[in-house]
Amino acid sequence: MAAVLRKLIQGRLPALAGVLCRRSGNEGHLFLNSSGSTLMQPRCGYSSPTESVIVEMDKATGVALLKLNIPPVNSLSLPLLTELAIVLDKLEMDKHCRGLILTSAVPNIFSAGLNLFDMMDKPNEHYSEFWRAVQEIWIKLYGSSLANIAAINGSSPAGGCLLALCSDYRIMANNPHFTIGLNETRLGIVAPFWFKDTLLNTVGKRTTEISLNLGALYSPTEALSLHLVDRLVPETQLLSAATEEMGRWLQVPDHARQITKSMIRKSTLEGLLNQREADIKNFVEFISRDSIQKSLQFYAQSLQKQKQHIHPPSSSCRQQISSVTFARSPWYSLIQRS
Ligand SMILES: CCCCC/C=C\C/C=C\CC/C=C/CC(=O)SCCNC(=O)CCNC(=O)[C@H](O)C(C)(C)COP(=O)(O)OP(=O)(O)OC[C@H]1O[C@@H](n2cnc3c(N)ncnc32)[C@H](O)[C@@H]1OP(=O)(O)O
Repeated sequence: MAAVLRKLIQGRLPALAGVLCRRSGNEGHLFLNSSGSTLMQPRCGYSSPTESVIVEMDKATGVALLKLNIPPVNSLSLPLLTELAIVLDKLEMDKHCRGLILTSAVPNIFSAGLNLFDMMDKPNEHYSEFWRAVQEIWIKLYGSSLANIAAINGSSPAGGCLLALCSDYRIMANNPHFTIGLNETRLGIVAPFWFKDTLLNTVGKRTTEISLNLGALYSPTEALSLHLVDRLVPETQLLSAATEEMGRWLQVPDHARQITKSMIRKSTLEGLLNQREADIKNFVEFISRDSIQKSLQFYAQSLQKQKQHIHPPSSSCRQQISSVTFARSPWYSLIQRS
């Protein structure tokens, strides 16, 4: 397949080859090295030593089921991001692997997004390393050559939503307690341009404007209506639906699907690849500001206080979920104090 890809890209799509060849710095994925050969190598297993990323490989179909497994909320910490990057590289480079289903082993939570504590009260070197790891995961997932389906089996705010947005297709469990969205502004922080672009490519400009400015978190039904997710199914059917959907994606010859995907995503990927260092610098400058640190501290504290003051939402009441979500914003804490 590498040879086919090389031929197609060099022979028929020279412009695309030029773009994809240049500056990946990433093994595998949709990127080629400067000679046009793939960087993929034959691989063996993908066990994650701490089991924080569980991979179940179906050798018959070539589909890997990847479960995030860091209770209580699968927050994306530096060690988890590092481990995930290794696993994704191994899958990408396994010539038998054609598809990836991303889900969570933690009940009711897909991922709580970036680990707040990696962005609080740390030296700039840590922020820099952390942000590089976040970039790396986005580049690997959004630029993956595998067919990639997210089976969203729980809440998925911020960076958790970003993980899902990197997939080719999103199926969410239809549970009104779950929410999904890029809620960064509610924490007093700003979704970087490549989070914004990933959302924009999925739901369009107007929805992106509203969602990002308000830091909106949506119920599964709302997310479906905005095309933030592609399908809802009962929780018990999530994995079978994802597996069935994967079958549809794998009916398409890999090289045709991969080249098509790269044509659609390459300019977005290049947006970051062209300025990774500047983006890291921006992040470090932004996150280390006193005002931003204060916002994050309020937010982290409000999450902990919810436990003491607010009961978990009752079975079918969406309104309550919205108020809990809002109550977790630092601005709400400020209003409460005044
Ligand atoms: C001017 C130029 C601008 C340039 C801009 C440049 C760069 C951009 C700058 C910054 C961008 C940074 C991007 C960040 C993206 C993110 O992902 S931020 C993280 C956002 N995440 C959230 O808001 C989710 C918060 N969590 C929740 O809403 C809930 O926890 C939940 C996921 C819905 C689960 O609820 P549940 O009731 O089941 O659990 P608890 O709330 O009780 O939580 C259990 C436990 O886990 C802790 N926790 C929750 N979330 C996180 C997290 N994200 N990180 C770390 N820890 C988390 C929570 O505190 C509890 O802890 P405990 O009390 O100690 O048990």
